[in-house]
Amino acid sequence: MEENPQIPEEQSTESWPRQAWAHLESVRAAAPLIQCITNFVSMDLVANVLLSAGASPAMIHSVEEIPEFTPKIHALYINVGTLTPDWLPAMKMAAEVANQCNKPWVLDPVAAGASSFRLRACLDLLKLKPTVVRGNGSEIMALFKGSVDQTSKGPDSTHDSTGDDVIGAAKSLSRSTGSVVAVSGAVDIVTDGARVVGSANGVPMLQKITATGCSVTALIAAFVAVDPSHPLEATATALSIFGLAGEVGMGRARGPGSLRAELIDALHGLDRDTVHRMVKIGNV
Ligand SMILES: Nc1ncnc2c1ncn2[C@@H]1O[C@H](COP(=O)(O)OP(=O)(O)OP(=O)(O)O)[C@@H](O)[C@H]1O
Ligand SMILES: Cc1ncsc1CCO
Ligand SMILES: [Mg+2]
Repeated sequence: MEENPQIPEEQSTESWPRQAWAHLESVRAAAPLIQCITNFVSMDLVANVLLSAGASPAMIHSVEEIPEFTPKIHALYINVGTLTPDWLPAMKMAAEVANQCNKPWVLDPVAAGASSFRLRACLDLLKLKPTVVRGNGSEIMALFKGSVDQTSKGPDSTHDSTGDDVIGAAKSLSRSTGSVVAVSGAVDIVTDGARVVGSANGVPMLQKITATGCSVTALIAAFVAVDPSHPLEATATALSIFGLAGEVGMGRARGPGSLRAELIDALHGLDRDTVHRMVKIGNV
């Protein structure tokens, strides 16, 4: 992979569309290798979203392979969506190897509040210092509270990402873990504990396609892979580019099934002019 592009701090609030294009171009140019330990439902969409963005996905999750393979990756993605006890050692081992090798890694805490087993696993993974955690409002609230959510709807959210309680929880979780925390929703929120930015791209029908959340977290891993020293910026631009692909795809779709295909096509075809005109990221 080429040297990482160094995007100056002072650009960070002025030119989000330019940063988004720079990150997408870097992913296309560098084709970062993203190791994905993700749920069975999401594997196909995650791999296709990464490929259409220009990254190289590898669904490699056995403890026999991690010590040899993980040192070669550019970023690691861990998603607990269909977690069973036999998967956890591989997730922890991969996160530890990524840390030892200074590779960024990103956590998707699917349905974190659904059960005590899942919550404990997510909290244990958080202790391994993910670069970024991306969940929906309910998942981030469950991690912040550290308690099972009695009203959990599993992988779906019952919380708005822009509520004061959710933004406060995301900031606090970021400060206590050192991870950038992102909350998806109508406006995606990204915080490093001090700054809070929002991405307003996206269409509501993305929620009607399973694993779009899983896929945008994988895209975050690809963007962080090419700009590891700016995880907040890479996370915000990944969320925005994915949402923008949803907007472009929606113009050609007839429902969730065709949107799934159009989203992949739109991400593959996004051009500089569209990104510069349509990326909507700002301070919250
Ligand atoms: N109301 C909305 N309007 C526009 N875009 C939305 C809305 N809600 C979610 N999105 C977008 O849909 C995508 C998936 O986010 P969502 O919050 O549904 O993730 P999730 O619940 O983790 O999904 P999953 O677990 O099924 O993968 C993100 O790109 C997000 O920005
Ligand atoms: C539906 C579903 N159940 C566990 S993981 C998953 C994919 C969306 O998160
Ligand atoms: Mg999810």
